[in-house]
Amino acid sequence: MGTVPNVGRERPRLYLISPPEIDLDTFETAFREALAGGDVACFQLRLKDRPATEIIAATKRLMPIAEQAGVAFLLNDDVELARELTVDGVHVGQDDMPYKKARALLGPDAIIGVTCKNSKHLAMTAGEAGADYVAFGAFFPSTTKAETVKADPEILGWWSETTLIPSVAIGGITVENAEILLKSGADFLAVSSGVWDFESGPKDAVAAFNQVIDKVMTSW
Ligand SMILES: Cc1ncc(COP(=O)(O)OP(=O)(O)O)c(N)n1
Ligand SMILES: Cc1ncsc1CCOP(=O)(O)O
Ligand SMILES: [Mg+2]
Repeated sequence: MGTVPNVGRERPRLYLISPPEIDLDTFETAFREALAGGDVACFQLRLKDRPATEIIAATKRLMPIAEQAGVAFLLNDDVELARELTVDGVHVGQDDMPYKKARALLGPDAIIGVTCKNSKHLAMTAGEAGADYVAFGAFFPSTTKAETVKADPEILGWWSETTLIPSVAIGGITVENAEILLKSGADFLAVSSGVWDFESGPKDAVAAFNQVIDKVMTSW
């Protein structure tokens, strides 16, 4: 099993998701700024419906930056490409390659996370199969992904009492609405537009998310 950098339910951490389309030069700058803003555990390259050549070019440019900052680099959807590019891990949804097949292809050390929407059953299945994290969402309306299932923060509390496998909360998360998810038991906040579209830039966004995390931690 891969090691998600938050096992043991310590301080919740940020998990950055790329926009679905990027200009690589512009995004490289934004990515460097975000990583300069504070603690980030993971980055997922989520380029939707883009040619493999573009995903390969982005991985080759961005993965060394993530590595330098100690941030795990995951690919969305494409397990074969993840293997070819030797990234740290992959995120698979319910319509993507099944977890077990992904694990067989990537081996024991890869981080593999699974979308579980708002389903306790999907989470139990993924957890029992060996997923390194389960992702619940969308907790809030998202401008990044059109079709989502509405998730209830209660599922994060249930999961944290049921198992030690980390949970990732996703979907429309902003500095303003993150607190409820942290208080409910999220181990990671997966955020796209809440960072890249933050008014004063991605560096300030990452700093602000970390402040919210610290505030919730000190009030526990
Ligand atoms: C961390 C994380 N959680 C959920 C998703 C959504 O995955 P999926 O349901 O396969 O949808 P797409 O992202 O592929 O559109 C994710 N990517 N990352
Ligand atoms: C990939 C994904 N899965 C559920 S919502 C979502 C999009 C996350 O992006 P944002 O943080 O901008 O809502
Ligand atoms: Mg997917």
